[in-house]
Amino acid sequence: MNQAIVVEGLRKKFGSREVLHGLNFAVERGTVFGVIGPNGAGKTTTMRCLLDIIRPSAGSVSVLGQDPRSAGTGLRRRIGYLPGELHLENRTTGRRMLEHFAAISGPVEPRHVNELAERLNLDLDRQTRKLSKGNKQKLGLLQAFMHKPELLVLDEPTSGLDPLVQQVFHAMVREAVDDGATVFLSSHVLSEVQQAADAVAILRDGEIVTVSTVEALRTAAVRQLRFNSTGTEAHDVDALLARVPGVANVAVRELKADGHAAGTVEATATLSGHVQPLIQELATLKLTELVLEEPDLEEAVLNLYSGQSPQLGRHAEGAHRA
Ligand SMILES: Nc1ncnc2c1ncn2[C@@H]1O[C@H](COP(=O)(O)OP(=O)(O)OP(=O)(O)O)[C@@H](O)[C@H]1O
Repeated sequence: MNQAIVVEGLRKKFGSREVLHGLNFAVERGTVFGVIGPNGAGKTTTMRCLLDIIRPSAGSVSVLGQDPRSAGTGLRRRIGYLPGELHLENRTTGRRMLEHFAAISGPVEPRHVNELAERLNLDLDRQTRKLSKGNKQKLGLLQAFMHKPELLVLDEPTSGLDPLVQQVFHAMVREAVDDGATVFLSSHVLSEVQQAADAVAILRDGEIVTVSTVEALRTAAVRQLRFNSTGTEAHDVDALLARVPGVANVAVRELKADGHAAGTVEATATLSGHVQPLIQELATLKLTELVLEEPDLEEAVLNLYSGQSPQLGRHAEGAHRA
């Protein structure tokens, strides 16, 4: 069995309202699989079905080769789960809370808990009610990772974490995968999933729009580009940008305002696809400013929807679509 999760035809209704409309996907063992989608897309609901916190209305779910509905606590111990909203008992310390969780999910090496707390810069002896949002999230991560589970199910794991701690988290994910674990995580931030995941499912309104490799998604994503250069004519910059594959929506103008050197040109454009050809062309200019923004998730998803990216189509077919 080389798949940690297999989901087939998963439907979930709350009352008469169906929020998952027949999801199909599989997660290979030893990989990081990200689910991205806007608020309300169904990410948390999917995770809760995997953990048997809620039951599917139709379809089948297999987790580590077992049906979570009948597998019981034995399966639960093999999973580390970070819920989207962690409910903490207020009148206790982080350490006491982890001891309580360890009694359920154990065995846990105390040394490992201390190491993780140190890496995350988390004081385990503080009352949980006094912890900031970020520190609560660290505690949630610690309880998910501490028993070295085979499968980590992490709902918005970097929410509330500062960039340094996010780096620690990404390192923890890599180490878990190096040890053979599988990671299933959700986010609504594309860049975050790009950093962590091998494959990505895009979920929208309870349906999977696509399952794609991160590389394919990066290629489909559209970035905003803006730069200033000196010593060039506007029409030369225009011609230069026209040579770069994936560049569109070009606007070039000469800046005559105060504070700009004579002959300063400002250009804005969008870029889809690889950045290397653009960088090569820009290297021939004398740049005074350059901004290449993070690719926009919505744009990437819309491209996928409308099939505007033939390159992506090829990649997506190569990805493991269940
Ligand atoms: N217990 C529930 N009862 C009724 N509706 C629910 C329940 N849980 C979730 N929903 C609805 O199901 C839909 C999917 O919610 P879900 O929390 O799975 O989305 P999400 O992708 O995790 O969003 P977010 O990023 O905001 O956490 C939403 O419309 C939500 O209102």
